[in-house]
Amino acid sequence: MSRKKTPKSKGGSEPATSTLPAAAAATNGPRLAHPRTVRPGPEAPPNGPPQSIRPSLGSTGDFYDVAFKVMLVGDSGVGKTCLLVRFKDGAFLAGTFISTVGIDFRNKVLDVDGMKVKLQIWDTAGQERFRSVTHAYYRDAHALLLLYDITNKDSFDNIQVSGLGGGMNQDCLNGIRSPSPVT
Ligand SMILES: Nc1nc2c(ncn2[C@@H]2O[C@H](COP(=O)(O)OP(=O)(O)OP(=O)(O)O)[C@@H](O)[C@H]2O)c(=O)[nH]1
Repeated sequence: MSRKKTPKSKGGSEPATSTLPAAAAATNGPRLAHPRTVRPGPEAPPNGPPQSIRPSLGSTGDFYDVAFKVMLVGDSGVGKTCLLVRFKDGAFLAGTFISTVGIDFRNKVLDVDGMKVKLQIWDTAGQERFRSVTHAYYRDAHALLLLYDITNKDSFDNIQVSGLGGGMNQDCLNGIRSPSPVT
């Protein structure tokens, strides 16, 4: 599904992002252009074990040894997109909150002990109306990052109720694969 962002008013408090198990600290900085609109396509890893070949990532000419699919999950406004942009580009999306529509992903290749690790990080829409769409992408994920806003207790409770405990359900959890060792 394509992803667009639509302006959305924020309400009173500014969220601060946290994740389970970890969060990247966000800092103020210039606002980048919004992540490109993409469709799940050829770059999306197929079902099955992490890729261990060295395909090109495209115009960047980067290569990788293993690839993992990571999902960012959480209520609307907890900072999923900001976390992703911060991690990928090193900048913080300050200013108007533009809610994600559908789903998007970005790739980042890290050097881990001399190995090129490609993370394909999926940014899901937090709004309830997109839940059925975004849940379909959990199935072949290697990791989920569960995000909540530390100033909004509901966003934490919703992870427990409609996330892991309820809406995401055991089917989704069963579908999450364990990373295979790199050969
Ligand atoms: N104070 C503070 N504000 C943040 C932080 N992270 C994100 N925000 C703000 O929170 C708002 C929402 O951030 P997004 O990253 O778009 O939220 P999202 O979880 O992707 O929301 P959806 O796309 O609707 O699912 C934006 O206005 C950000 O500037 C943070 O760590 N601290």
